[in-house]
Amino acid sequence: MKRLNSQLQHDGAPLELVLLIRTLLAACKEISFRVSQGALAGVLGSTLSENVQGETQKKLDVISNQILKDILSESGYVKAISSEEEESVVPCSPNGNYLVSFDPLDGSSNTEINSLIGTIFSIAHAPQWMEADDPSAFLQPGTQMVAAGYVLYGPSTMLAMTTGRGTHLYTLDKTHGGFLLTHPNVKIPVQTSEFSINTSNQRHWQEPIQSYVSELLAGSEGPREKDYNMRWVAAMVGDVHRVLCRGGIFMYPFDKRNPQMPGKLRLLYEANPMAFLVEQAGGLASTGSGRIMDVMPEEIHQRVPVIIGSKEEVENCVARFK
Ligand SMILES: O=P(O)(O)OC[C@H]1O[C@](O)(COP(=O)(O)O)[C@@H](O)[C@@H]1O
Ligand SMILES: [Mg+2]
Ligand SMILES: [Mg+2]
Repeated sequence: MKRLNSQLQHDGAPLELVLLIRTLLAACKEISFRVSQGALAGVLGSTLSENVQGETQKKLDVISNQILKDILSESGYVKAISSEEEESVVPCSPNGNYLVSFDPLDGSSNTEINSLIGTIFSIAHAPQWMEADDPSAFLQPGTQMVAAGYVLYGPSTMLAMTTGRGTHLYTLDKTHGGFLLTHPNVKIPVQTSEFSINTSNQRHWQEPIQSYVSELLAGSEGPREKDYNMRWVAAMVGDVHRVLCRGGIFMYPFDKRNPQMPGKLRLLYEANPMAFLVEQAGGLASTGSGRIMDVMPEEIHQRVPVIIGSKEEVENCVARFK
């Protein structure tokens, strides 16, 4: 089976980017080990603090963030990082050529139930003009990403990666510590009969999502003339992984409860990397009013509505916003 290095080279990734990705994945392997030790390593449960988004931090949020931050900032490849768990941009090496954004632990409420969690990341070039502590360099649309992916800490530890030449899935071989290419060039089926949305928020959705989901729920007796199934992992990383593996549509739409908050998921380190992976696998990723990767961020923790997955299903949903 092909190793990660040779696939990255095959896809034309420059050497420094390959070295950066390997460094980042060394951090993820360390997180994978801590996660697998669970209660034995004392890593479960909450801390007494909140992050910048006002969410209670889990111990694993803090530990994963620290592992990634330490390894990336010492690597020499990274000029600055932005993280869900850091209020501001973290300056790293003044001569680093890359910017890395990450959600160190996605789905952290799943840690208590030994369910799916993961690390989501995106990588862009650091502009020459930027000072290492300048957040404005992170305010580039997702189309500027040079690589993106996630590491899923599940029954096996898996990596989904793209450098813009297709999306590949790798499995961590824990006997020798390498990521092996197990699912090259994944393609999301254009049609699906599986959807994913937190229906407890239904009363807060806008009309387009209300009408779309009610048609899916009507099943074979409704206008779609087929039955749909529903899945919700409560971790975007797990839901998008399922979409990459067998298709589906995943939505975290705008919620009328807080008009200042355009959705729950964060653009830089959740929506954009997943959009890049899904588009490279033949799917679509939309906010409802446009392509996620075209959104120009105004701040590093910006949120966006997310409608992502099988092409024809995303098109059907998004058509209602016009
Ligand atoms: O089930 P809920 O509460 O609607 O939220 C689930 C969503 O929240 C998130 O867990 C947010 O991620 P974090 O755990 O990184 O804060 C998404 O991954 C997921 O899709
Ligand atoms: Mg998250
Ligand atoms: Mg998180």
